[in-house]
Amino acid sequence: MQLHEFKRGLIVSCQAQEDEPFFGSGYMARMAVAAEMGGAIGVRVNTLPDIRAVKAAVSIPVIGIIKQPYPDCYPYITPTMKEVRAVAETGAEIVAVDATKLLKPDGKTTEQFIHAIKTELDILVMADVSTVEEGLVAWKAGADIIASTLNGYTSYTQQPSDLPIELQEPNFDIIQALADKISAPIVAEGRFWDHHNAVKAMKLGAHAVVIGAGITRPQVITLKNVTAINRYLQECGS
Ligand SMILES: CC(=O)N[C@H](C=O)[C@@H](O)[C@H](O)[C@H](O)COP(=O)(O)O
Repeated sequence: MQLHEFKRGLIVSCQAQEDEPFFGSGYMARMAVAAEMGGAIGVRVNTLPDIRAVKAAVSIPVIGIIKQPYPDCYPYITPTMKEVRAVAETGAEIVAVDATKLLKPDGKTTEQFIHAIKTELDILVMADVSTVEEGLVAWKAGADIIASTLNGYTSYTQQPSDLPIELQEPNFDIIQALADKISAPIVAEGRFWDHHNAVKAMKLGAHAVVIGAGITRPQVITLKNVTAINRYLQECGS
């Protein structure tokens, strides 16, 4: 896939961890089929079995990731060449990688990491960043697409809140700043919930928007609704 084929629109993140009720490649493949039926321009998928199952089930582009924790190291989204090569072998059109300023588990900087991918492999690279500065570094290093995925998740971008992070608002400022400074496609990702905040992000310059929990994590959708309803009940003393 060439970068000019990367359409504008909605990307659905189809991910479930082992402790979630919809964990399993079969479930994620069905989520991806539903996303394609609904008109999504791509899906984002974690783990090799899930990426393979989704690739077999849909024809829209797949953004593959491997969440791989390493001891004493923050970067966990496709953080080394080992995971990148494994994603590339599945035929995923795009690989998303950690592009924070933090050193990767093998000691590489983001620049070295992106150079290594673009030198060795013919795959589009989506740089998952948490700040505008990280976006600029990743873009200059050759990343094809810049995504706000990790904003609010690195220690230096976390915001104090009484809500769990998945229920917090997205950060629209970083979308606008990335779009103003970078001419690569910007993907708004992280706590975008529905078409209201997705369209707002696109008006600010996002090329595409990823919605994950808001579509594919029913327990989080339930929690969000329950939280709002319980807050109302508390306010009216019921
Ligand atoms: C921070 C991190 O690890 N984000 C992950 C990245 O792949 C996923 O857990 C998110 O679900 C995804 O980014 C979509 O975001 P949301 O589910 O908020 O729409």
